[in-house]
Amino acid sequence: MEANAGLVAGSHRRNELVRIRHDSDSGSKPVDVSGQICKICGGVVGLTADGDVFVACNECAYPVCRPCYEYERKEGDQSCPKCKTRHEPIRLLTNGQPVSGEIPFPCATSDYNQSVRTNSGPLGPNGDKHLDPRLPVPVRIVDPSKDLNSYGLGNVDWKERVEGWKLKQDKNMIQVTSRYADGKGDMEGTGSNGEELQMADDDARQPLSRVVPISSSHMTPYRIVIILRLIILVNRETYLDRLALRFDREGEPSQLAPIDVFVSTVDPLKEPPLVTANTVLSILAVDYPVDKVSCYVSDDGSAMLTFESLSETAEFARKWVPFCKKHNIEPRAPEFYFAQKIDYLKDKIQPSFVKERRAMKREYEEYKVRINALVAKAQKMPEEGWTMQDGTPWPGNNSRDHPGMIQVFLGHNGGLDTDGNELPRLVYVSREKRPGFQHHKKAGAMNALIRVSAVLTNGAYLLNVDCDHYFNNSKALKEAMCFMMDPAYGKKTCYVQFPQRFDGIDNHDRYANRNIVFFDINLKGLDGIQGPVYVGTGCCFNRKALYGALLMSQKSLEKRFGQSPVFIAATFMEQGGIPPSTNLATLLKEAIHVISCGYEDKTEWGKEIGWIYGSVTEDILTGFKMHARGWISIYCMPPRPAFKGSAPINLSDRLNQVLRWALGSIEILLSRHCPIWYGYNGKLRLLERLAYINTIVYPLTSIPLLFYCCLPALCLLTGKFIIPELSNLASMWFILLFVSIFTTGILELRWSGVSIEDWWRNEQFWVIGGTSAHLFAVFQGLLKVLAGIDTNFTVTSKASDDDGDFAELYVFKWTTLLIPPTTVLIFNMVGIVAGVSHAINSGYQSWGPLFGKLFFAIWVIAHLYPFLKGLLGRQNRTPTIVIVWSILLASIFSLLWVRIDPFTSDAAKAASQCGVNC
Ligand SMILES: O=c1ccn([C@@H]2O[C@H](COP(=O)(O)OP(=O)(O)O[C@H]3O[C@H](CO)[C@@H](O)[C@H](O)[C@H]3O)[C@@H](O)[C@H]2O)c(=O)[nH]1
Ligand SMILES: [Mn+2]
Ligand SMILES: [Zn+2]
Ligand SMILES: [Zn+2]
Repeated sequence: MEANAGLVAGSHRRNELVRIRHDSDSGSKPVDVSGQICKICGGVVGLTADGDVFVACNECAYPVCRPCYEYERKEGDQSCPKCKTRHEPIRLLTNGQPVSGEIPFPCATSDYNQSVRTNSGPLGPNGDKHLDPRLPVPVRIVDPSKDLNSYGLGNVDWKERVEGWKLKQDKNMIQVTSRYADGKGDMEGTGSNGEELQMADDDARQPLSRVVPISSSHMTPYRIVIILRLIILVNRETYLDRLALRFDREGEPSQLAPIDVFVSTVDPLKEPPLVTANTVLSILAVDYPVDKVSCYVSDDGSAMLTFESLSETAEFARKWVPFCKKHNIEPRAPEFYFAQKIDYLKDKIQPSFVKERRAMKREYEEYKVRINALVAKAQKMPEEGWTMQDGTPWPGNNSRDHPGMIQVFLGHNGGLDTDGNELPRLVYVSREKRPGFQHHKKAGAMNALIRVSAVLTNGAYLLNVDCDHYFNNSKALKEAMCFMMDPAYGKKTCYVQFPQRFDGIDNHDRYANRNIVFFDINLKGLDGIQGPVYVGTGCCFNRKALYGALLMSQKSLEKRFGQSPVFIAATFMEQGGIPPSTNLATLLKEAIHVISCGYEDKTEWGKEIGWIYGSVTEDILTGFKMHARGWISIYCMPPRPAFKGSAPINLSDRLNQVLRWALGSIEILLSRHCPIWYGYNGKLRLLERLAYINTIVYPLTSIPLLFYCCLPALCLLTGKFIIPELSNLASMWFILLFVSIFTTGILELRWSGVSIEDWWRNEQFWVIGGTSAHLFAVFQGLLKVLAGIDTNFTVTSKASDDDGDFAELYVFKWTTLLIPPTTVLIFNMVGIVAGVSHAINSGYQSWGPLFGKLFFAIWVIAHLYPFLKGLLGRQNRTPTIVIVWSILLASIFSLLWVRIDPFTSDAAKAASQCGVNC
């Protein structure tokens, strides 16, 4: 620094323009402003490199921290949030020294000093501030447009500098894109490393994410319309650059926390190995230090196919991962990456990349051929069961009776990638299964993985995905760490949930598979209370939150966690990780022990800790348990969706999925963990509880819904009306109710950004699910409680082939779930026909009331329309719905024809009319 003194001063020169000295060495009482809170993000305003309080606005000294100030200046509305003075654009000086956050607008007003005084201590005799002897030049506030001497700063040197600065500013208009350019400029120009570090230190105190409020013009009317939904709605924004600056600096060992990623799979026929493989590849290629990521694949089907394809995948990852990282591609699941179209003209693509991409694509095709060969081979099990490549029988031949199996691929001692770099560890786990032992479906599998991973790698955080949910955004782990490693959020956050997004859904999303309303309205809204519910996939957990409270004696530790000293020791590792010297073979032995089927006996697994048992929607239950302990959760929606999965797109599969969810809710409703009566210790927020109650009682609404759907038809058939007589007052109330529901809906759509079509699909599917799956769930749930009949977890099939014409949408499978909605549909159609024919027969005056009744019947049919389409299938692409409507209309017209039959005499007509009506 000394050697370059001149340049150091040069860099200080910039600082002087903004520095407001926080004078602790003055005689009178200093005001401590070091802890000043930023009015934008709520973080500490912090100091400049020289230890002064950072001031963003010279006009009003409104407290804003540097990151917020820079954000506002670069991407925000470029003015002071309080006095609206415009911030100067970001420019570079001629000598390459960037002018960034440290120079706000070079202006000052006379009342400025006053506002400064309150902030930063007393001023000197001339109204000038006390000077800090440690500084090379005194501190002052300068308006270059005014005579400098009028500020009592008769310093020629100063004046020159300002003039010079002005000149340079006019000449140079190079935009600085990031604040790191600033730091580097300093390093090259002045070598002032100390200053740079200090700036980095400042950043270390900044939050890693911020809440982005929704504009009040969108929110206020919404809140007014519906008091119950008075929720503090929020958006969030993460700062990956700050995360990197704090924990992952270039050239230093990364300080990011280790994370274990879990993938669950059970049935390789419904969940094709290629789908799982793509998920695994996207995890192995994730943008995170390789030694801090481990991928665990749980195979609940103990399928050799899954094992062998994972082995192939590990091999392919050695080529795939370096390719992804070198070219920084997205997404890093090859199937989806290669399905993307590249615009070679537009996307400034280098020829070398084009070549490598093509070569990689070929490699992937070859890999796919190998996987498909494995799948073909696995179609029919030989009589003696499967045999592994080394000739020994596959231990998992009986998926209900087999030992625990673990295989470690890649990682520290495994193969390197083709560039010679290490790869994340990949572990195959199939927990032990024996007859007579409850295995608790997915929740059981997840708990086994918690223990295996604690023994082998012990990541401080866990992230779990379904086998079909690949990382669509390679920075997803870092996004999660922006909350988990945040000084403010980290300690109280149990998980960060990402929204579920889907591929391969038909354009109109006929069966509301995207669940947009749930993800973009419900979960987003909950983020403003105590956090979103856990939805089972795409969720990053704080490992500690899964362990419950930790302060207890050794004996009770064993009672809680089971008899594994290695596992118990691991629970004490605050930052995760395992002692470096431990021998893998010993650990593997312990890992086999913790996945044995009797391990959880008389422990708290599934009752108090880990994934909670007792419901096929283990996710809701698990999240609820954490919220009831007072943890908060976070909803993170990065602009590029973090995860993407597949959804069942044919009607029957979709209904079965909804049935499972509804059944899971009923199971919770009738269990000890029911949010209506569980957890009154004051830690679960009231509105959060309300939301949980809503997520578990909804299947019950199917009963009134069914009645409501039948009423219009009933009215039409009997000639009676729902409302006895439409008095003016009654219709007023009715219209008011309708309008208020409608307004809430519209306002909700405004803040959530959900489209009308998505909303309408959701409404339709609510009725379809309500009259089928929800109804069945209520009865099955009661059966479970009363007769002890266990529920099973029917996995949805994940399509692997990309035919693209949505053939899957039209697949028709018979299920009893189809009966009630079909009945309701036919009932209403018959009602319409009967009603119209009745009106035809009863003359002019009966048409008025008829329209009222018809409206309700058509309203029901409109809701069930996608269901009807699903029932009718594709049938050679003829819009079959037209046929149905033609039949309907045909019958109406034929009745009409009968009525005005020109051949019947007037007398006969009168007689028949009388006959109908009397
Ligand atoms: O005994 C079992 C049953 C299922 N699974 C896994 O559970 C996941 C979810 O199954 P899926 O058929 O895809 O169900 P979805 O309805 O699509 O899943 C949603 O709903 C489930 C709760 O019903 C959650 O567990 C899921 O995470 C969530 O994505 C899959 O990875 C399965 O392999 C197991 O590991 N073991
Ligand atoms: Mn799924
Ligand atoms: Zn201001
Ligand atoms: Zn701030």
